[in-house]
Amino acid sequence: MLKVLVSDPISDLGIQQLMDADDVTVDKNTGLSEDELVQIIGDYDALLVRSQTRVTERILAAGKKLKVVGRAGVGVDNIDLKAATQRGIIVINAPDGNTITTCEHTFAMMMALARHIPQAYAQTIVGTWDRKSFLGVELRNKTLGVLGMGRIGSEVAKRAKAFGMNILGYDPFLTEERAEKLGIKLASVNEIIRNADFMTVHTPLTPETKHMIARPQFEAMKKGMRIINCARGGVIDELALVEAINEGIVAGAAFDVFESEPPAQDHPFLSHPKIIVTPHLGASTVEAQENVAIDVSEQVLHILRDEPFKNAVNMPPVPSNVMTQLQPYFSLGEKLGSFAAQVTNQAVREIHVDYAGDLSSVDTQPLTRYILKGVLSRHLGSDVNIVNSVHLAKTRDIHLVVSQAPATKGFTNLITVTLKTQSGEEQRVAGTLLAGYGERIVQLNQFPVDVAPEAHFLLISHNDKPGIIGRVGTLLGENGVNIASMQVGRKIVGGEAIMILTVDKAVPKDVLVQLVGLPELNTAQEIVLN
Ligand SMILES: NC(=O)C1=CN([C@@H]2O[C@H](COP(=O)(O)OP(=O)(O)OC[C@H]3O[C@@H](n4cnc5c(N)ncnc54)[C@H](O)[C@@H]3O)[C@@H](O)[C@H]2O)C=CC1
Ligand SMILES: O=C(O)CCC(=O)C(=O)O
Repeated sequence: MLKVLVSDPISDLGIQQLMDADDVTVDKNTGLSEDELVQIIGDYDALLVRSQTRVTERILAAGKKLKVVGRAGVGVDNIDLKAATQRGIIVINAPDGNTITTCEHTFAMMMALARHIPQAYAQTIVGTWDRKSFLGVELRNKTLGVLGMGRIGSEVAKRAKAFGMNILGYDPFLTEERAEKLGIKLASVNEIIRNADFMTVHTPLTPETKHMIARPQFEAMKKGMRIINCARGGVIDELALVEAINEGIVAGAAFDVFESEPPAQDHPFLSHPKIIVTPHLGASTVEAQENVAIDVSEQVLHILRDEPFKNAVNMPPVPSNVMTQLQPYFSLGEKLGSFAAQVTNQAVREIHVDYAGDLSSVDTQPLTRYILKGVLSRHLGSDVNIVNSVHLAKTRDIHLVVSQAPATKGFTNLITVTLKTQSGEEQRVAGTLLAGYGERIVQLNQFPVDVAPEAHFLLISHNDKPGIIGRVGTLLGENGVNIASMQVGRKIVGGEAIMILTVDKAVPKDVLVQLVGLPELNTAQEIVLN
């Protein structure tokens, strides 16, 4: 039974499909400390979190069975991605489900800021009828600067237009063309700082965005600007902002997020009359919490069941049509990698993967990960998977060369894996997916073969002499090893030849020794494909 731990409050409706799955048990255990999580995580195959649980290296290290960490939301800054990648743990998020909700919260904050709603409410409920202190401003005809024009930033811009605002947008990926389509003006950060009446940030927190609005930006800022942050604490320097408000540069600020959450009791934002705050509520609506939980549960189930999945944060994104095209090749690719690694007797220095035919015009990166997994698992075992296979190859200085070509030597698709060692040894194995027949290994070094990749192979190199096939068959029969299929390959009559046998079970070591003792037989090796 697969076990999933939900360690933050996540919508029950959203995780219903996980709870309904016959092969999964779900434990909800929220508010655990790091130590408590370290204690129990070893039992679980998947961990589901929101933003409260900090998924640290210690927790990941203790998660011996952990295959996936699912983040019900966008930001994954509470998860140690590097440690997860090194351990081959897939991290997925739910990037779309809370876009509108967070955009609407940004608007709620902008309007509350423009009209002093929280401050006025606080006075009104204690009996102070003060209609003078809370003079607001309209949004209409004001300039809104949006830093970060991704999912949320773009939705904010759309709605701001409906309020009659002029929008200046900055994003390293925003083109003039897209800005025009969105009906906004592409601007630099400096132009936004100098011209905006309201500014809202919608970037992740990265080394580049950390304190992107700090003292120098406040010094250059248009007087009276109002600032909203519903993205990540730290994009705006909090102390510099308080200074800028006190100096009259900034008219007010609305923050949903903090550099450290929850903020300390004496955090200057909490007592400042011109700063309004919410406790990271951007994504907190019934709809968004259901959406993100459904999205992430669905992907976690796929991952636990070894099915294709999307939204992996520590793997490059792959469009679903590409994934559908590649998926039938994953198992073949891994077997070819594993086969090649088992016939290579020295440390691999280079892995060449050549894709041909149908595979020549598709992004084959995910398939390459399976091939690398196959190659590396010979020595690294279950520590290697498709998340860390590229990383592990790099850390071992193994050079990967991938090529794609339309020609296929007669096959509609062909994958050739060549392993090169430091001493110049080269082992090549090629395979194809035959319509109606499935996976086939079609080349082994210089020998053309045609064999289905089964669990147990015997690979024999011999001289092409009469009688050898019979002698091998007799010896295996006498030792209770049943032959399922046999293929013989040779380049020239009477020359060097290979025999590939599929057998029904593992071949005992002493039988391999006896095989090598047969006349005209050079080597005998067992290959196991899982
Ligand atoms: N308050 C809350 O509860 C929530 C907060 N968020 C946060 O909101 C932020 C935005 O989320 P999405 O729009 O979904 O992400 P997104 O990935 O769609 O957009 C982020 C954009 O920021 C841009 N960007 C990166 N570096 C930049 C820079 N130096 N200057 C300007 N733009 C830069 C990126 O190019 C990207 O287009 C994220 O930090 C996310 O974690 C998201 C959901 C809820
Ligand atoms: O789970 C939450 O409420 C936080 C949402 C968030 O910040 C995100 O999705 O990036």
